[in-house]
Amino acid sequence: MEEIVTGKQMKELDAYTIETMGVPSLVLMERAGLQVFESMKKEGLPLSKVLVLCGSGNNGADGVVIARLLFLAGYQVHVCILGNPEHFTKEMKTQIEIGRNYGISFVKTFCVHEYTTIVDALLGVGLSREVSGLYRETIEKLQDFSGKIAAVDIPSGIDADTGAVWGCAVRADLTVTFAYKKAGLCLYPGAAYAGKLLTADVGIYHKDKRSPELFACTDRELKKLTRKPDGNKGSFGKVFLAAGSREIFGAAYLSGQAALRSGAGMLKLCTPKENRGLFTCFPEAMLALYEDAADMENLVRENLCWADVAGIGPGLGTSPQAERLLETLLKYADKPLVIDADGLNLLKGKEKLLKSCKAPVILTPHLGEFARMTGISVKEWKKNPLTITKETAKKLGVLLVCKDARTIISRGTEETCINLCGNDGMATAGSGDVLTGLILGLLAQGLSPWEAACTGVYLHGKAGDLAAEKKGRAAMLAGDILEAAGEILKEL
Ligand SMILES: NC(=O)C1=CN([C@@H]2O[C@H](COP(=O)(O)OP(=O)(O)OC[C@H]3O[C@@H](n4cnc5c(N)ncnc54)[C@H](OP(=O)(O)O)[C@@H]3O)[C@@H](O)[C@H]2O)[C@@H](O)CC1
Ligand SMILES: [K+]
Repeated sequence: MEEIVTGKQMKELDAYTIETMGVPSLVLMERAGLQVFESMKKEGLPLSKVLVLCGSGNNGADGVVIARLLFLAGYQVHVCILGNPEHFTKEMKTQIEIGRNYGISFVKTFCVHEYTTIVDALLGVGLSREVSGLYRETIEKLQDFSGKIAAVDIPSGIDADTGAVWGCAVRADLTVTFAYKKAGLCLYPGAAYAGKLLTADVGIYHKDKRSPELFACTDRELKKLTRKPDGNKGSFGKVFLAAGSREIFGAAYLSGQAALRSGAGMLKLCTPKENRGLFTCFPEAMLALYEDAADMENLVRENLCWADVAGIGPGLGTSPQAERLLETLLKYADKPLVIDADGLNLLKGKEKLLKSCKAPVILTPHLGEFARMTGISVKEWKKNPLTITKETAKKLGVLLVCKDARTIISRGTEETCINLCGNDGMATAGSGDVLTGLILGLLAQGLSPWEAACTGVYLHGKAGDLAAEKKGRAAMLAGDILEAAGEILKEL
């Protein structure tokens, strides 16, 4: 996993490295500047004439280091420092003095069109208020700039914790962030303002590494998924999935396929009897068919005895039978239960039943479903996704997967997972059904609900990226994500 930090946590880590470990602040800064300089070259930014815009804090001081390194490498570079000299940090004063000794050009005014690349070192994690005055004017001038912009640590104007824009912000082509990704670079709109995001090691260190509060999954989590050579279809887990309705068949198909593709041993689909004929194209699935007057209690209890994990929702509809299925599952489930789609729509008003469920419950709403379920609007969620997801998970006593461009996963504890892969091509019918199936498949193979949710979302995102590579973001279908998930697992 990859740790993600807030601005405050980053400042604490900086301070620990400097004060407790004894690494001079200027050493960290030199490494930071060098990393940006090297990344700008490696990423092919046009460096024939560079303007470095610096603020009064240490982000600005990093900028002066970058200007010196560019100058020493023979590039034409100008430095423009904004901000009150009385507020310059001591590192900033030192860097200006060093820069002057080297003979770097400091300019007071500039015309953006003269430059091929601009380095944004105005504001870093120390941004503390709405951007106004000269900072704002300068950032607004960059809107007409046709060259490339490299942001130091974080695009100026972006809140390091929430990704919100403080009045205005720099739109970068490249952001080189130090030591850890900042939460504001992972959440939108900050993620969009960052452009290509690189994380650079500058030597930040903490002796007593605690488990991260916010993290993203990486391939390392996927590589932990192993098959036992002596396993059998029973030991790889049995999935019971209530999905599909008279009108909808595809969702059950996609979700069920995904459960098997992610490695579950057996799948039983619980669906209306009328669908029997449709499932002839899915011979791997067993069927538990029900009719209008079915004895849901017996059906559910019998299958819960058989299964290792249960899911409900994809294409389920909101008929009285569907509602009874959900209620009965909540009443009797003693194994992990994943609720998605119509299952979530039917949850409204059943909070008590949900709370009394003996099984660990995973809810996978997209933001529309989340809003219907909780009464919290999409707009409100987007303002504070980490806290709202955590608080809702805690309140409902569930593990919550809030699906969005950056899916957030929380079980109400201090620990939150944010997913950094995937793309807008995944906003396509059936994509969520595939995710439900993947999580079910991983649960069936023995992953804990937390591991299955975080890893499942990551696998889904990776599969989406592979599908986009093959088919294009507009043309890709949920079925392509499903296929790609299998390929990703094969490669690993
Ligand atoms: N040694 C280290 O610790 C390392 C730190 N590193 C680097 O330091 C950065 C953090 O530096 P930092 O803490 O000095 O904060 P920074 O982001 O420069 O901003 C503070 C300044 O901005 C000002 N200001 C704030 N809001 C404003 C606004 N809206 N509009 C206008 N001004 C505003 C505020 O002014 P004041 O409030 O004093 O008027 C203050 O002067 C970090 O992102 C990384 O790049 C790396 O080199 C690695 C080693
Ligand atoms: K910056």
